[in-house]
Amino acid sequence: MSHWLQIVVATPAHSAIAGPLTYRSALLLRPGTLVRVPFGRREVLGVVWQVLPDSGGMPEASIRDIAGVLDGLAPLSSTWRRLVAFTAGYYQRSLGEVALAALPPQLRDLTTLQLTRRLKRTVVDTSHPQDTTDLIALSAQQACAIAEFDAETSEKQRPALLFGATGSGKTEVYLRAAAKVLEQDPEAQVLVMVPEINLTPQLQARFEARFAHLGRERVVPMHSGLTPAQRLKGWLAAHSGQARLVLGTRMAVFASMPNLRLLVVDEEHDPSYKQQEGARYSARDLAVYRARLETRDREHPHGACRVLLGSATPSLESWQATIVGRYQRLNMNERIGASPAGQPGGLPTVRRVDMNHQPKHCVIAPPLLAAIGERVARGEQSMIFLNRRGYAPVLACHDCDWKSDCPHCSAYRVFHKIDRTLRCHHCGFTERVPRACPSCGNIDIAPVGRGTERLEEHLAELLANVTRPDGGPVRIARIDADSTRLKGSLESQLASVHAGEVDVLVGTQMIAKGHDFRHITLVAAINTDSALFSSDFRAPERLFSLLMQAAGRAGRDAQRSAASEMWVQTFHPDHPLFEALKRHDYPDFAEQQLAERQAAGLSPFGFSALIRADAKTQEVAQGFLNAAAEAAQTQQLPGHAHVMAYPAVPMTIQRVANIERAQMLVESPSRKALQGFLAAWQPLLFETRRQAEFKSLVRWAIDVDPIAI
Ligand SMILES: Nc1ncnc2c1ncn2[C@@H]1O[C@H](COP(=O)(O)OP(=O)(O)OP(=O)(O)O)[C@@H](O)[C@H]1O
Ligand SMILES: [Zn+2]
Repeated sequence: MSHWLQIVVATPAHSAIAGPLTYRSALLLRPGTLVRVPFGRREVLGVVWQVLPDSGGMPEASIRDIAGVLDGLAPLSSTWRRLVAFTAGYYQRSLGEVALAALPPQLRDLTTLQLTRRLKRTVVDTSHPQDTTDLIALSAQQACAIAEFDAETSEKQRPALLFGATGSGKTEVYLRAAAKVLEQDPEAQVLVMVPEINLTPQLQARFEARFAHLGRERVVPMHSGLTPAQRLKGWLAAHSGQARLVLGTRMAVFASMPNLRLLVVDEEHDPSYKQQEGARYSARDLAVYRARLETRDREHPHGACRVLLGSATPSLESWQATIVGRYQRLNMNERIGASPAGQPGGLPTVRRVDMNHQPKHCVIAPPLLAAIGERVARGEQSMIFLNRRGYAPVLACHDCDWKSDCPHCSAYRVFHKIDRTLRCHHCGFTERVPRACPSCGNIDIAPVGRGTERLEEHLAELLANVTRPDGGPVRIARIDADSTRLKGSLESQLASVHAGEVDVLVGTQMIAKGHDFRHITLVAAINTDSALFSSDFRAPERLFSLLMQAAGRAGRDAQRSAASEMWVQTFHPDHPLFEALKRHDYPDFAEQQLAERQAAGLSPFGFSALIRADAKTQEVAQGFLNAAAEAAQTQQLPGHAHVMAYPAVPMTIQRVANIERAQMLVESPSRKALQGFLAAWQPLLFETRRQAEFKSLVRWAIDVDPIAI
């Protein structure tokens, strides 16, 4: 007997095939079963989506048979399928693309036999009861946060936002919440997400140590830094229920976990939770959605699943949700060990340096330099933060005004002194630095501005006369994307900071977030003003959180927190953003920002999407967007009365690798109206794309809830 199945396979992003395909099978398979099916001339991995009552009117002879079943694997749950279907619908991508991208790549390549062999390698359970004596005693605020989180369990199951100052011990709260769930039910699973796992090797070690008693390989990592084999192994462990805790980056939100009971999203405000290509999903938003699906799943009932978001500087979306009561807010405003005598909450004193009153062209103001010198002499560490890598952002000729632009992008190439190259940070185009100005021959071409590489060099000169307590010279180190290119180099550089082998650490945002540095007592941000006047309405939010996070690296050891400082160099010391920073007053900052956004109808009070188009010329890129918008207007798409589509404009970096880029902003006060409009608009965008005049269009994509405009 034949059964007719709808099966989802990976389809090229913009092909005509968007939905599942129909196949025949001799066996009746359950939805969620992984299969191999013929697709064109290849055989590919597919997921059974639905069982059909009949061949649906298609000539039966035209329907192909499935090639095989991955029968060692349990079917993917209905919650998982619903999450994937929601993601595809909400972010306007095809089901096949989202479903298959959510599975480990190696699963696509393995034969059924290879897979069976993998599955046979079982893990020996070496669990023994946990020795609770070595657990640290919770602070009063931690205990209170946990009690409130638990108290919610009985009622509405709202998502919770742990609003905890830097160093207030949020990780311990996550650990306790996870431990409780895992103890109460021997099958329960927990998913913990972090923005960039490579930045926090510390965290993985802490989770592994805490749950070692559950047995070997019960805590598994899930992120793009793993080998394909490691990824498959972790995925299988989660899917089979063997892994009790998955610690991963945004991709882990799609982990198949049949008994998921708790999702934790650490640093929930972090932009890296938003995927920037393919389906541009927000893993934080999907985590909240998934918890709701898991709780309500009738096919796989396993009790409530909660979500715990955490941050010292929550996204304004999550913060607003706590104000209106959609989310539960848990407060921890004090650092571990904060003494009432010190700064409020044990946080560092913020010092603003008015650069209008400093010597002209000085990079580090004299009082800041003196303060760093004193710290070095006392054997303490300082950290200087500059969000720009390389030696100088541009090389210029002062005679003829030549600048090191990238021939392929509308951007300057950055000067890297270490290998004497000019590198484009957008397209990667790299050349040796010319001996003389390529335009007029002047040999006096000079770097303009400053990146971390130059700052490091400059600091060595400025601090040449400072000595450490042992009489030795100051030790300066730099951590950024350039210094950590080699595998393992970030880990070893961080280890040397932790070991106290560095006196002054220079770096980009890589060092500002998440690290539990114990010996840093001074943090300085030397050049942040440009973000104050950005055209992107989220720039102040990003700057504020980055500075709060950076400040959070100073004085984490309670013994030294009283004398810890955060310095900010600025030409606008009275800006309200810095006033709020000085008081470590996130709620006040959020209030200012939310008031502005409400007045302007911006997120979280309004909803938006960007349609991006790339082409050989701006004319075609913009023309395509405008034509598609016109078609939408003419056809009066659902929701159009509540949707505003602005004219197409060039993107801020207009040209990258010789491709012109344009975008169109679409806004609506109603999420539902925007969703309805976008769904109806998609076919029109495909249709417009096929018109002869837009033949040279390279690609287009929709970004729903964009995080940068
Ligand atoms: N109850 C406690 N008693 C003693 N030390 C604690 C306690 N809870 C946490 N700590 C320690 O306090 C330090 C800060 O904790 P943690 O790294 O979790 O802070 P955080 O809130 O995540 O901060 P950030 O937002 O800056 O990452 C860690 O070294 C942690 O081991
Ligand atoms: Zn370039």
